[in-house]
Amino acid sequence: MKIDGRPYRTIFPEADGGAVMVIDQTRLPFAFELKRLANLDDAAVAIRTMVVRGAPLIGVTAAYGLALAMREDASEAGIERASATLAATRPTAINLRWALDRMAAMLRRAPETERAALAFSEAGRIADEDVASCRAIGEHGAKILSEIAAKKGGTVNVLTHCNAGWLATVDWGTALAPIYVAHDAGVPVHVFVDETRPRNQGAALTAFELNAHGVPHTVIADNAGGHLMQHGQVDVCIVGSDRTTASGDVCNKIGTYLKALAASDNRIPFYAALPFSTIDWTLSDGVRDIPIEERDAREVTHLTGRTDDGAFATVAVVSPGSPVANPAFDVTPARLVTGIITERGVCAATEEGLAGLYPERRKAA
Ligand SMILES: CSC[C@H]1O[C@H](OP(=O)(O)O)[C@H](O)[C@@H]1O
Repeated sequence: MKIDGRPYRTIFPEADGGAVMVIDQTRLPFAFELKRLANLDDAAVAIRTMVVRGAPLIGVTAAYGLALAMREDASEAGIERASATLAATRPTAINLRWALDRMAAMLRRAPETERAALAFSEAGRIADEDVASCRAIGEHGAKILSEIAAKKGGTVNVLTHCNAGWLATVDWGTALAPIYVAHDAGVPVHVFVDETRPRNQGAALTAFELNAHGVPHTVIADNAGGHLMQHGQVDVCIVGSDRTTASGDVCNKIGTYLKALAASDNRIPFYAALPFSTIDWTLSDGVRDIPIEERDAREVTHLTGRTDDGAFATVAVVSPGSPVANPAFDVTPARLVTGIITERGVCAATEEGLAGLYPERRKAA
C-alpha cells in the first residue's frame, strides 16, 4: 500500500540483492523506518522481536531468511539448521512452517551451488503469491461488505481485532483487504479498531494503515466491542488468522474469541479472512492442538509510545512484582465463525466448506 503516496511492500530484496529490507513495525506509527536483514540471524531476530509480524509476513520473512542462510551455508545441514532456527522464532502462525517446508523441499532438489539464487527466486514467488492471494481475499470480502451496505442503505460498520492489514502480509492484508477494496469502490465503510492489548497492533498499526488510506475508523478499547454490538453499532466482524484448522477453528490474536462470543450473542456475522498458507490441514481441534505462544511478561507490564514532545518512552503500567500471564493468541471454535474469506472465495467454517474451496486437500473418504 502507499505511504505518503509512495507504494510499499512490507518486505522486499535490496536492489543489488545484497540483503532484504523490511518495515520496522516496532517503530510505527510514530516513525516509518526500514530495517536491513543481511543474514539468517537478522531474519530470525526480526520475527522473534516482531519487527515483522502477521502470519503471512512471518512466512515470507522466513523464506527470505532461508535464502540469506543459503549464502552462508548451502549444504543439507545448512538447510536443516536454518529451518530449525527460523521455525523456533514463533510457534503459532502456520505460515512460518508452510514457507520453510516449501523452500526446503525445493532446495533439497537443487544443486548446492545454485541454492542461494534459487532460494531468493522462490521467496520472491511466495511474496508475489501472497500479494495476489490477499488482493483476491479483498475482492471476495468486499462483496459481503457491499451487500450489507446496500441492504442497510448506509455505512457498513466493521469491527476488526489486532492488525490483519497490509502490514501483516506483503501487501493488501487479509481482514483489511475487503475494507480497502470496498472503500476504493465507493462502498461507505467505517471500521471499529480494537486497540488490541498488550501490544496494541490495532491502535498502532491498523489505525496507521486506515489513516494512510483515508478509511473512516474509530479506535476503541478492547472491552468496548461487546457494548457496541449490543447497541447495534456493529454490522459485521472481520478478523485475520494465524492458523485455521481443516475444520474451521480460527486461531488469532488474544481476545478474538471474546469478540466472536459477543458477535454470536448479538447475531452479528463474524468472518475470518485468510489465505491458503494459513490453513493447517493436519489439525481439526484447534482449541486442543494449536500451540499458543506465551510472550514476555514485559509486553503486559510496560507500554511504549511517544511523549507529547515527540520522544519514544517506555513506562510501567502494572503493580511491580505482580505475576503476569501473556498468551498471545486464542482459538475461536468454528461454530462461532460465520464464514471464512479466502483467495478462492467464501466458505462455511467447516471441513466441507474448506474442502470445497480446496478439493485437492479433501481427505480420502
Ligand atoms: C494476517 S495474519 C494477522 C494476524 O497476526 C497477528 O499476530 P501477531 O501480530 O502477533 O503476528 C494477529 O493475530 C493478526 O490477526
